[in-house]
Amino acid sequence: MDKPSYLHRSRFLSRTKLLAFWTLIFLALLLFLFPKSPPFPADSTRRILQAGPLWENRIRHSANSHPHRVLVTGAAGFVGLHVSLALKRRGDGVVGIDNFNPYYETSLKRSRAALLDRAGVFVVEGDINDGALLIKLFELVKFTHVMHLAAQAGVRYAMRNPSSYVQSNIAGLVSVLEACKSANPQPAVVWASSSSVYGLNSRVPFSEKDRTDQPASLYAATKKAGEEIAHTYNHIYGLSITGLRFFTVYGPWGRPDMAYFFFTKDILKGKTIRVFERADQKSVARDFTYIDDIVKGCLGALDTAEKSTGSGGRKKGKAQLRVFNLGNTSPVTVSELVDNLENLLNMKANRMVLPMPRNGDVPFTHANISLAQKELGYKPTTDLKTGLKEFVDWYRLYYSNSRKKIVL
Ligand SMILES: O=C(O)[C@H]1O[C@H](OP(=O)(O)OP(=O)(O)OC[C@H]2O[C@@H](n3ccc(=O)[nH]c3=O)[C@H](O)[C@@H]2O)[C@H](O)[C@@H](O)[C@H]1O
Repeated sequence: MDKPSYLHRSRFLSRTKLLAFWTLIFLALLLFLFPKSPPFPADSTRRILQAGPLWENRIRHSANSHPHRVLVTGAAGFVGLHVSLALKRRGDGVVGIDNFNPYYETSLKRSRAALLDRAGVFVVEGDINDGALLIKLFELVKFTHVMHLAAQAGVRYAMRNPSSYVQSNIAGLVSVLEACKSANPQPAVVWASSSSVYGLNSRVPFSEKDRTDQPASLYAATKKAGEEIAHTYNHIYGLSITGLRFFTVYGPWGRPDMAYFFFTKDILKGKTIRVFERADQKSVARDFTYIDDIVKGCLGALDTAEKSTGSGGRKKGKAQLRVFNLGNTSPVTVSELVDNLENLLNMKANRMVLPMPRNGDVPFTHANISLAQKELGYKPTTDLKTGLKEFVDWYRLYYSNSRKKIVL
């Protein structure tokens, strides 16, 4: 027998209600699990909203209206500090940006930023991957140059934290170049590549003409990728780009993850240091380059950089694309480095000689600098002994005053 029609209707209604109820639950769950993402990273939204006119004024004031207005990324880093100070000292407008990441002691980065602050350089705390923040900085200041020094450094750490290299050295570089290509006017870009791109090459000294397709570490591979990315942005958007291949830079305010730095610390503490040797039992060697020489090379690159040809994301003509070695041209073995430190510290090191581990190291580096000499007027003048003395003097002062603020 057929059921009455009102029964059909009420069953239909209760099914509809049930369906509506579960749909609502489902939607609520979706919203809970996948909240709508903001148009740019939440951090940057917060930063820009919190920033306000005082923050904007500090940025404008730091850049000032000098003919050169330079954005220095990684300004609280080792090379970033020295380059920013040198630019400011000679009268350029400088704004820094740094994310103060904890790869090594952040207190050292904070001390560097404090030093910059006293010199009149404002360091924005932010990430180069934060596109909205970069756009904001370019709105506030018409930068003529970007000195891109922010990076994930260190060849051995790449095995422990590979993604940090991709994040900083590839994604970060693209983020910076994106901001530069969209800026109007486009700035000229000078950025830090690395001697490590020569990888396992055996012909020395390393020349810019040599192959760079056999990197020994992920760090080196990301720097090599950076050089290719630079080519692309130069080709498509008319950005003027200069890459600088730094050779094991050392000196005061240096990086605690580098051998000369932690050897000093460990020798003073009486701890054993590991000195790597090659398969042929020779000590590994580096073309150690003093920071003041590197700074001169950076400024030379900036001063000879031609203007970008594009504007607002459009190429208007061919632009300059360069790469230079910035080394010292006189490699020193690691055991000689340790001899020098022993003399300067007046202490014997407890050396443990070990075969070089296969974790990204290369047996030697040696720069041919004739191109930089010719084009940038680059001429390193500091030998390892002299430079290490400057470092050791700074080290003693800094760590004996570690709780106080000191000046260079
Ligand atoms: O030119 C670069 O582009 C790179 O330079 C730097 O790398 P490297 O030249 O490898 O410097 P660094 O680690 O100080 O080792 C120095 C020497 O000590 C040896 N070394 C190292 C550690 C150890 O425990 N024992 C040892 O003998 C080691 O075998 C090596 O021979 C930067 O860190 C890097 O970020 C990048 O900028």
